[in-house]
Amino acid sequence: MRYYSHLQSARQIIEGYNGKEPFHRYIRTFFAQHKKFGSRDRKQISGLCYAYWRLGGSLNTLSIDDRILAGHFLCVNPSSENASDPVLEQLKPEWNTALHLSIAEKFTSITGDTDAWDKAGTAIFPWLDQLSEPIDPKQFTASFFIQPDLFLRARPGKEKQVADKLTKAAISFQHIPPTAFAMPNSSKIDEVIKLNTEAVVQDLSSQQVQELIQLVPSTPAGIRLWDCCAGSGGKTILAFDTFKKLTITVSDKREPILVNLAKRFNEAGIGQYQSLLADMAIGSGRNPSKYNYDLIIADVPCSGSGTWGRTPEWLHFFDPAAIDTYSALQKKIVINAAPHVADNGYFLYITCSVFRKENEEVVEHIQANTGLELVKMEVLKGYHRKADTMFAALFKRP
Ligand SMILES: C[S@@+](CC[C@H](N)C(=O)[O-])C[C@H]1O[C@@H](n2cnc3c(N)ncnc32)[C@H](O)[C@@H]1O
Repeated sequence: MRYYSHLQSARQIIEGYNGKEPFHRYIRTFFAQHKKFGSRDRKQISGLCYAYWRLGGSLNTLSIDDRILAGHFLCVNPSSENASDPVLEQLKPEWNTALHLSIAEKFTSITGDTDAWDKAGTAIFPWLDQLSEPIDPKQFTASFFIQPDLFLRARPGKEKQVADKLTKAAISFQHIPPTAFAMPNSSKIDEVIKLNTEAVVQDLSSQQVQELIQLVPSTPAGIRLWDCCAGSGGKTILAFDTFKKLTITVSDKREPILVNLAKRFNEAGIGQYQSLLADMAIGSGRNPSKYNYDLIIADVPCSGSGTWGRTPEWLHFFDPAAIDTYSALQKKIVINAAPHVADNGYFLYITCSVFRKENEEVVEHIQANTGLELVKMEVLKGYHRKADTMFAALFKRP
């Protein structure tokens, strides 16, 4: 009975959501307004909703209840063959005995069609033909049925401290040397780790951007860095942890995010930096210096499609016209930022998008219009390791 009522609540929430705000915020408000749900109920109901979003447009001939349960069935990934799931045991016993099957076999048991999984790709993610080339469409689509992990990056010299604290708090984790720690997404780390001081929350692929930053040679005078879409400063902290000597300028279009950045930098031990409000789409704002930076990081606004394993509601609500809008904005930003790269300086372009138009196409635009030369570009695939997928390209001014 309890599980049926969870299913009903999940249906009510899904039907009331219109994609205008992030789903995690919507469901939080819903639970705040409906106090009858305890924390276990909330977790269960929210899990059912997310399982439904993970289907995208697939299995759309089923009723909404059956789609919620099908999404749940596809997401349950038991370690043993005779595992049982309480929700399915009660509401779909025929799927409960098939939990150990592969995703393709599960699609067949749901539909009776042996080709159902092969046909499901574009229903789940309708824009597979627009992916950056190195991305494997099949693996990428399958990854939507797996909740990504939470990742920490230990600050320099804090690896042991972080591992010890996680162990003491009985949080199960995997250390991915040298500095990454993976753990279930629901892990409560705020009271265990001094965030930003001992470790930063940073996706594994985002941490991997450091490999490109390390290609930038340090100079005796120190690297002059400008993070021109700084957000809350994650990439600057990564650069700060990479170079011995750094002069930092950060800018963003939004003032509140720079306030947030200031708090984070304080916790991260970054005391001296210049912070500017600048809309890079209309020029470089108040930042007058030209040819001045040894490294400019442009971690640009984007579709975020490489992170939709965490926000699968986008599979339902994304307007593909946004790809062109983002691509045009990204091209403006890079054209306005690039002239500030010093001779022999570097430019690092980053997105968390999987779309060619936001990735390779912008790289071609930079090559054609800025005089910068491509050093290395990489799709940082996260879909096979419970992480986000990102794109990074490093350029040099010859
Ligand atoms: C992907 S986020 C940056 C994340 C950040 N680098 C980090 O690692 O924490 C992109 C940022 O670009 C900013 N932004 C969006 N449009 C912009 C514009 N026209 N000019 C400058 N910044 C912009 C957004 O406010 C957002 O903070």
